[in-house]
Amino acid sequence: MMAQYLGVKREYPSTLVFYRMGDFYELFYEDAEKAARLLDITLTRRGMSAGEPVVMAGVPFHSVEGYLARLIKCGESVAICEQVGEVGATKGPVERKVIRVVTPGTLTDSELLNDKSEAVLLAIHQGPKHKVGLAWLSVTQGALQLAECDADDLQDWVARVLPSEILHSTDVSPAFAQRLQAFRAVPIAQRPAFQFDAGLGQRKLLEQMKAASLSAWGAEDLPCAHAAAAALLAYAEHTQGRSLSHVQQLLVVREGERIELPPATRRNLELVQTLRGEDSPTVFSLLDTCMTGMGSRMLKSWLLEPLRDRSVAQQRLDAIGGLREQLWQKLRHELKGVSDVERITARIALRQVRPRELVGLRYALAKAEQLAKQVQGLPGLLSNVAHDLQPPSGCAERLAQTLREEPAALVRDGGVIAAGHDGDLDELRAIQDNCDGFLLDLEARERARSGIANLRVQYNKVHGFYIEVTQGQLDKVPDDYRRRQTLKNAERFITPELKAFEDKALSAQERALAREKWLYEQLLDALQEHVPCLTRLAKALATLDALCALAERSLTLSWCRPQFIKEPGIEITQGRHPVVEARLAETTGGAFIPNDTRLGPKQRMQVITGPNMGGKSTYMRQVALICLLAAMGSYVPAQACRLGPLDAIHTRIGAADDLANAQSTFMLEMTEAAQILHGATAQSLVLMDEIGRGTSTFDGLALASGIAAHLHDKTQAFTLFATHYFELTEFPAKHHGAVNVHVGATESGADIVFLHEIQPGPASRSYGIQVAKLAGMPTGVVNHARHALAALEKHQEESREQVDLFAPPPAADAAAPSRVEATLAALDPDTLTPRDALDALYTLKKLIQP
Ligand SMILES: Nc1ncnc2c1ncn2[C@@H]1O[C@H](COP(=O)(O)OP(=O)(O)OP(=O)(O)O)[C@@H](O)[C@H]1O
Repeated sequence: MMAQYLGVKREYPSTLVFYRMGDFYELFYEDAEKAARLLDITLTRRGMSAGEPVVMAGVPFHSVEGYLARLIKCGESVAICEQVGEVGATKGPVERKVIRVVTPGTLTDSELLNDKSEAVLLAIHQGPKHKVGLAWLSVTQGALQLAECDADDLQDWVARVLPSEILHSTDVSPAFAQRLQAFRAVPIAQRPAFQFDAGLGQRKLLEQMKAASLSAWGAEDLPCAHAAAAALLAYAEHTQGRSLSHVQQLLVVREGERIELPPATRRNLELVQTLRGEDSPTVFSLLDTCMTGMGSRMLKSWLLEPLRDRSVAQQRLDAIGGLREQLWQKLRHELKGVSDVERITARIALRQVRPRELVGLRYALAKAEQLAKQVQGLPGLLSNVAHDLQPPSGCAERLAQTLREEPAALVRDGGVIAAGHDGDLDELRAIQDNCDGFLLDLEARERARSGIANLRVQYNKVHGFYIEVTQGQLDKVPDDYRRRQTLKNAERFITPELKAFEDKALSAQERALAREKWLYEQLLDALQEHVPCLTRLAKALATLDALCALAERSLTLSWCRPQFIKEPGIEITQGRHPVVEARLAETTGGAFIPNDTRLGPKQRMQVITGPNMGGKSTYMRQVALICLLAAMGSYVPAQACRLGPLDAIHTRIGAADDLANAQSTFMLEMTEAAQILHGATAQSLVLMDEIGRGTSTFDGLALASGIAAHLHDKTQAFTLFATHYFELTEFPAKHHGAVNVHVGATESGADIVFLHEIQPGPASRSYGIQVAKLAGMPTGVVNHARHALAALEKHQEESREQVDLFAPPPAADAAAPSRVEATLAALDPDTLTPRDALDALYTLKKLIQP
């Protein structure tokens, strides 16, 4: 057996092997030690192999899911090795095979997946000339995506895809390996270089899509992405132990299609995670009132991947507008409790689906049909939804006919197939059911025949059926009784009639189980043809759920419909920060103070000043969130809103040390700011919060003014620039596209009252000391600070020199011409003979040689 185990393990050296032995999955040697550490299970030593005791640890097979979930969370992969042969069919151990490999990026078990997010597998291929090919897939979603990007943009792409597992070739350049280091928090699987082959990838994609050309998807000229897809598909198939017939959607993601939300923006706007890494309160947790996991996942993808082309958002807004009027409540009621058709469909295709999931699917199909009727006749997006909600014909009927109302959890336990579906099965079951009657009858007959009143006919697992006679009655036993077992007070016998019955009953049970398995396989075969239709239906359910959730949110939270305009600009009337508003209502019951925002071609920048805690960050974030919500096709927290086109939302807010990447707070601040200055365009929205505060006052002020000038003059992005540097309030005087605004605050005695209102003009002063007092700073410190502040202000008044912070730097000195340039300048090609020209060329060449 150990030889068999080691043979399996050799094929899965870096994967934990769960080796099935009876009711347990056993792990051996290093695997056992690792699992014992990670799962806190007992390590034992048993027997000897090659002169050493065998170190092992095991988990019971019926609770394997819980253990798998914990291992996957730790980034481990597990190969499940099952008994596949018949017991006793061959000499030695039963034949075993790895039937699938569970890895973080290829999960399909509903118990292991979070219903609000996908497990995504991403393959990265290093191509020539700084190019990178990407291919990613969520096995349960059945959609394959391809992209190619510049190596410098890889980090942004990975942040966007949010993979649960990354594949790359074992053969990458050292510089590329260094880049991949940035993703070390994600489980990584290295695959042999030959699997990353563009030709192979293209063939595999064609096969997968069952097409002769990839042009229908615009996916034909992407060799680097094809190479990544080759490895991706090979790995995904390897883990599932079969081909992925349900993966039939292909999507090419191109730079410039989506509104860019760099990792810093997702983080700072707390879209799906708070700055502390929690799931709530975030924009998504506020938005997501979906009734199904499918809806939640769809909504999340809308939020994180808004498109620049606003027609899709417009369609969603139209649909929400229609649903708000009447239907949303009814539809949500129907959607409640609908099974995860998307995941069930993938599991049908992978033949992993469980009987109860199929019963769930049957109910979901009935619900889908009802929903389709209700949505029928509505225009736009909802008419597509109604169309796709039509269940595949015959599918629900087939499920109802084949499966019991409440089937057993696993097919191997039997009790899955409905009565009346299959004559043979019914017959075999009847034999089992009649068993009790037959035995009672036999017992009565034997008692009468032998005259033994306390004779009993019984059954146990080890000895099968027998007739038990107590010691005192043994002389009455008929001749045809054969002794089976002797006990202290009784003897157990078998008769030819009972033996014949035993053979029939036991084989009937076995045959019924086999028949059920076979019938279940038949059902799975029949369901395969419905997979594409079920995939569409799942998407339609998810879309409807997400739209209804947005309709509900818009009404509950009093949001308005945004309007898209062609001209560049952001006009928001009485905008609010949705998450801060909700939190205020929950905690203090306080009202959120709404604010207006006007940005357009003539006024592209707001320089925002005001006290700490005044609401600057909240205001800036609310503008970004309103733009983002509108772009995803949701209503927005405002009274009215008109938005021009947008290509990106960049943010530079707060600062957290990135110790893991050895970057100081200031370095990180400058790196992020530099990325924004390079990346932003006149159609981007940029939030800059207190840039420069990570260094000395002069350095910081000088840098902040340089950055503001660049954004204003060169980039011309819509910019919200919050700052504590008062000097920057002079910026708008010389830059006509900028205005000063401030958050209002008033003093009441020595205390400060925040108005949270954006008012025109610069703040009159800062209130740092009052805020510190509010924070509970000891009175001595506050008094000291007041005194020091007065002295500093006096000193500054006296020595203030006029410095023009915004004067452009002098042009760099023009460099003197080099010798080559001087010589070249002196040449007149029109007067040169060919011979002179050749000489001149030699002379020039000599000049550049050291
Ligand atoms: N418009 C508003 N209405 C009501 N409360 C608000 C509003 N804006 C902000 N607040 C409250 O004030 C708190 C502080 O806001 P915020 O963090 O935006 O201040 P800030 O000016 O950016 O401060 P700092 O400069 O210290 O970062 C928020 O957590 C919120 O509770």
